[in-house]
Amino acid sequence: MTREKTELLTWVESLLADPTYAQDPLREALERLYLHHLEEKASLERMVSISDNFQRYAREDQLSVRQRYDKALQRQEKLSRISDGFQQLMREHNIALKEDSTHDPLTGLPNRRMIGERLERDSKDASQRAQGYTLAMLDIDHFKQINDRHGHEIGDQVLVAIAQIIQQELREYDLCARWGGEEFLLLLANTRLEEGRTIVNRLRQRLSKAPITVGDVTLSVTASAGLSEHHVGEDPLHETLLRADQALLRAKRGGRDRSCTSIP
Ligand SMILES: Nc1nc2c(ncn2[C@@H]2O[C@H](COP(=O)(O)OP(=O)(O)OP(=O)(O)O)[C@@H](O)[C@H]2O)c(=O)[nH]1
Repeated sequence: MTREKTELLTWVESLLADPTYAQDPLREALERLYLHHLEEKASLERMVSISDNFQRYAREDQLSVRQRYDKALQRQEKLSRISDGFQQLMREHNIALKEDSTHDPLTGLPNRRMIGERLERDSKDASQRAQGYTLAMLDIDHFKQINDRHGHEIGDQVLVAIAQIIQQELREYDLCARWGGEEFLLLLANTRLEEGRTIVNRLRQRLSKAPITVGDVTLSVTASAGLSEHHVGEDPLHETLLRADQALLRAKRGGRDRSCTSIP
């Protein structure tokens, strides 16, 4: 309210309070006008207060919408983090499952299943078929004696060391699987029988020369091998492998520590 208005109201109030004007005919009109003014003023103040409240509520409402939005966003981000973590876990779990189902847990080498799948896949692939390959079944000689002398746990570690030596000796496109026990199946890719025999004999020499140390035990092993070259149209897992097995049997019967090739 301006200073002028305040002064006017104070003046009117003092006139109405002054008994000198009690009987004045204008007093009643002045009083009514004054009361009317007070009502108008009160009504205006109520409207201003309602408007202020409304604006405050609107501001608070807007703020809470913003807060709700921020919270929802945070929840969403948290959910996506959990979901990402879960998916990563599933991926790792699947990789581990695949690894378990295709690899030997002791040596980490591919297992029978994996090399079987590879052989089947290669026999369906025209370019792989054209290249040809040789299979070699390698069996450690008198492995039972190692277990008997040093215990099964040392025997396990010797198998791990043998697997490492085989992997070091092979070319990166060859495959070595633990076929079972102390038997390893080698797939020598793009390799004719005689070349395969040279590779396997070099590997056997390395095995017999390199001392394997496990704990306090140092030993070396000899191995026997049977090799067969895959013929076009032949079932690798039955026919080629059977010929390699028969060649291995001849190597064992012939006195061990040698390789034999299959009779075509
Ligand atoms: N430590 C250990 N030994 C195994 C494992 N798998 C098979 N063997 C052992 O390998 C030995 C294989 O024995 P045999 O089949 O008689 O063959 P070998 O003593 O190697 O004799 P030849 O093959 O005839 O030269 C057995 O004593 C098995 O217990 C294994 O995972 N760990």
